Amino acid sequence: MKKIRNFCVIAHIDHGKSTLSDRLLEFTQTISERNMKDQALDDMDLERERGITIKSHAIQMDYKHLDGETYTFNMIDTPGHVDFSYEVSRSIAACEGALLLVDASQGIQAQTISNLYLAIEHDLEIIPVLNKVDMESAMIEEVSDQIIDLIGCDLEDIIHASGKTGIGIQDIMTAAVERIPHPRGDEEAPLQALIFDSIFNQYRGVIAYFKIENGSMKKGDMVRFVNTKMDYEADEIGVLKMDMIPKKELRAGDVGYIITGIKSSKEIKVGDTITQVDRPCEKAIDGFEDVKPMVFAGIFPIENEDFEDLRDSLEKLQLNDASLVFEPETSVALGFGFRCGFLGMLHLEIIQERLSREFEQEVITTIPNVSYFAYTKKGEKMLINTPTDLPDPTLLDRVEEPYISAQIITKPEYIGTIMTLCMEKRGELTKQIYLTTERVELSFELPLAEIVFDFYDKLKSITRGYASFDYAPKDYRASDLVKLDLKLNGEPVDALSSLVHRDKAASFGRKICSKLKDLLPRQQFMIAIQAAVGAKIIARETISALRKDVTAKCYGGDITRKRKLLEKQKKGKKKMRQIGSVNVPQKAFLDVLKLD
Ligand SMILES: Nc1nc2c(ncn2[C@@H]2O[C@H](COP(=O)(O)OP(=O)(O)OP(=O)(O)O)[C@@H](O)[C@H]2O)c(=O)[nH]1
Repeated sequence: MKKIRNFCVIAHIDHGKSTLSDRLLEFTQTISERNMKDQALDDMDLERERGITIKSHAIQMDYKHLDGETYTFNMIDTPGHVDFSYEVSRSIAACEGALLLVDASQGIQAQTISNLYLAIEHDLEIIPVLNKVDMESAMIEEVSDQIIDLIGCDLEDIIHASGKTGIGIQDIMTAAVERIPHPRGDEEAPLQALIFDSIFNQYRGVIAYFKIENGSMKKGDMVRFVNTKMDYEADEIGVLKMDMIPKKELRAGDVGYIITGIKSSKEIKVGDTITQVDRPCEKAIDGFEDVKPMVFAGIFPIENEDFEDLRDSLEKLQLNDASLVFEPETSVALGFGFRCGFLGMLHLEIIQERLSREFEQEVITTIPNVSYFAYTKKGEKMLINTPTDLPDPTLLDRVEEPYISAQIITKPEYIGTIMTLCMEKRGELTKQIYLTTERVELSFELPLAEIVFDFYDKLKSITRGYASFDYAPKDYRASDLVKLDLKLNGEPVDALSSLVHRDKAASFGRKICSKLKDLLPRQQFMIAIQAAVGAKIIARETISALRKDVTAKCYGGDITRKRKLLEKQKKGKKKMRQIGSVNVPQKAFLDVLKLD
């Protein structure tokens, strides 16, 4: 155990975690030069395409230290985006130390601070790393001062590194050995292993990743999952290198995986404790805090008959994404589906993408909203996760909406534009602190509903990227909210209804109608798009009729070409949903919110 070091790599988004992790993997020859590719740990196509880490990735490396001794490092690369911070918090539970990376050209940003706090809460040893020092725009002294101020370390504690040129890799290795404490479990005690992640494998069933706090686990042991109270045989256990490497035994301090032949995702829960059946531990390890979804949206299959398959896919996806929550719901327009909770819009987008890529489930996502509390005149309090649940206005006393406190770190020249944006979003400035002459931290209180959709994108564009943003839930406050309904040819589409502030209903309604006008294909009849509050129509657009003959342009006798075009058209239809008489493309449901 004295030769084990468990640590995670944490940072603000794009500060270079994945690139630096690549260098560490190379240095320890965990991955051969031949197999090396950029962002080696980001194994999802989606991560590589977008250049962001979505999942935490655990990997074991063997490192021969300068003193000749070999150490085992279990390193976890974590995502930087705020929507995936639940991944970070779970990874931290499997570690004794954290490399805190700060981009030398960007300095401390909002998620640097929030991820650092997560690590401090769990008593991890923090190793500050000033990264990307090769860049011309690196501000070594200034950012070092920021780091010293933030974590109260000495200048000598900060390691200078570059994932690009490889500077500092040896220093990081040395610091990991010398500064991060080894795990402190009791190998002789009854087994206690914390499940921090899991994944569904088509051939092998559920694979759970764990860290052993106490005791040991052998292949073939009968193990018990404490919370679900289920017993299984440990068919295979092992460690996580670039592939899974089976082992006969794992001991306290080790990070590894277990395969028990569980096929149903319901039988396993991230945060559960594994123990031995003949010698159970007295109590479970404290699991993780329940995730608090920020945004809710309905997810519906394009074809109603795919409902059960969709449930199965969501359950499997949930194994690998513990921050996804869902329950069945029905919509008049879309039939049976699920109301899902997400940590933010990027999370929602990623789930939709993963359902399509990993499970071949094409789905329709309804207009996302946050959850509200409605109080009736009779004094009842109701949680409203979908606009259709809102009681009739005549029965309503008031509606309360969630507020967040937000931190924005930026350059002083952008204070004005950021203030304007936040006011527009019904926000209130609560604090303004100069961290240095060049960096200012603004604190706002804002309604969550105003920031979930396009706030982050707008903030980035008005500050040319020089602003970082982080938020945490604050409280619920009474607000003048109305239900905005959308109608296609007079037919209300519940999936497109939303709750909005009364002052914004008209402009929001107009924007949605005009956006839908662009997104809906012309059909053989006229389509009226209307937005209404109660019986009052507040916006309207019309799409004129069109007879669309896709084969018109292939005159002549090329029948195969004609057939291909017709098939293509049929496929296009599959991604459409019929609402009343109108075909609505899948994309329209999400894109309707991308209001410029
Ligand atoms: N010059 C320079 N560029 C770097 C260095 N490390 C990373 N980059 C670049 O910075 C960008 C972000 O790097 P990533 O390693 O993907 O960042 P990340 O922190 O893993 O990003 P997320 O996991 O999505 O939060 C990429 O374009 C890298 O090529 C470095 O040391 N020097």
